[in-house]
Amino acid sequence: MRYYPINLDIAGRDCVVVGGGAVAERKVETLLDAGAAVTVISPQLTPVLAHLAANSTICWQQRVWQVGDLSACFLAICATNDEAVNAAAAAEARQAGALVNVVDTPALCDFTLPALVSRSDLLITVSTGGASPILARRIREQIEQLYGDDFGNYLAELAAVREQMKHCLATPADREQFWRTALDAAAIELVHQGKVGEAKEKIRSAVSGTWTQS
Ligand SMILES: C[C@@]1(CC(=O)O)c2cc3[nH]c(cc4nc(cc5[nH]c(cc(n2)[C@H]1CCC(=O)O)[C@@](C)(CC(=O)O)[C@@H]5CCC(=O)O)C(CC(=O)O)=C4CCC(=O)O)c(CCC(=O)O)c3CC(=O)O
Ligand SMILES: NC(=O)C1=CN([C@@H]2O[C@H](COP(=O)(O)OP(=O)(O)OC[C@H]3O[C@@H](n4cnc5c(N)ncnc54)[C@H](O)[C@@H]3O)[C@@H](O)[C@H]2O)C=CC1
Repeated sequence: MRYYPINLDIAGRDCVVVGGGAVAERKVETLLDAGAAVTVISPQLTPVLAHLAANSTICWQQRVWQVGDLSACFLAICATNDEAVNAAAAAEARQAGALVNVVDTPALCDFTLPALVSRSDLLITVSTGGASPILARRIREQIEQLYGDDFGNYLAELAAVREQMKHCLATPADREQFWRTALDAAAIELVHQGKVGEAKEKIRSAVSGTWTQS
């Protein structure tokens, strides 16, 4: 395994993207989805980024990167089309202790970005260790077909029931036993078939069975 996967909480953290082209746009959208405070430094922006700047969803510094721009951010993405600028900006950010991604140079990255399938709190990510991003994209497209929005909806129910079971069942071992029995392959198959209501009902009856026993 080339990379160590983690889920980073960047809500409200200062994240800076240098460059405002198509690649920067994709990275900015993911940062915003995760609640980051995003600044883009670039003389030009794509129409989508320009719209985000116009309504203050992102902060835009309309100029080229300058020394000092990345001295205080939590995370930096260097996404210009100029390899030397990306490398210099990355060096500054790393020196300042930020996590760094350089879109044209995997060797300079502290982290790389996976392809994403996001269904509410369900997040499925695909990486190829930088070997073939297009393969990651193709696999993401396949997974999107397999795991639709119903899974996000079902997950919200599971989270609620899980909280309830923390009070209802005394020990971690009891709770583990409950979930291994209640959330079987058949329950997941119901969600695949679009029968979310039935899948939720199955969990609720497992809960009432547990209440009856205790
Ligand atoms: C290392 C990494 C660094 C990083 O960006 O984090 C990186 C690096 C590079 N990408 C390049 C090219 C392309 N990247 C894509 C697409 C995606 N690239 C993404 C991630 C990553 N790309 C990281 C590794 C991920 C992994 O491990 O698999 C995805 C998954 C996530 C995202 O960007 O958010 C997103 C798909 C999202 C989706 O659709 O779900 C496409 C296809 C397309 O755009 O449709 C192409 C063109 C086809 C091709 O070249 O394969 C080039 C060469 C540039 C050149 O030739 O000039 C480099 C530089 C190099 O490899 O040296
Ligand atoms: N990691 C990935 O997912 C991918 C990476 N790439 C690489 O990403 C890079 C960017 O690609 P695109 O967005 O398509 O390029 P682009 O040409 O559309 O955009 C480049 C952006 O950088 C800005 N820029 C240029 N010099 C700058 C400077 N000194 N300071 C601040 N901003 C500056 C430009 O104004 C423009 O907004 C390319 O090097 C490409 O090889 C390409 C495809 C995917």
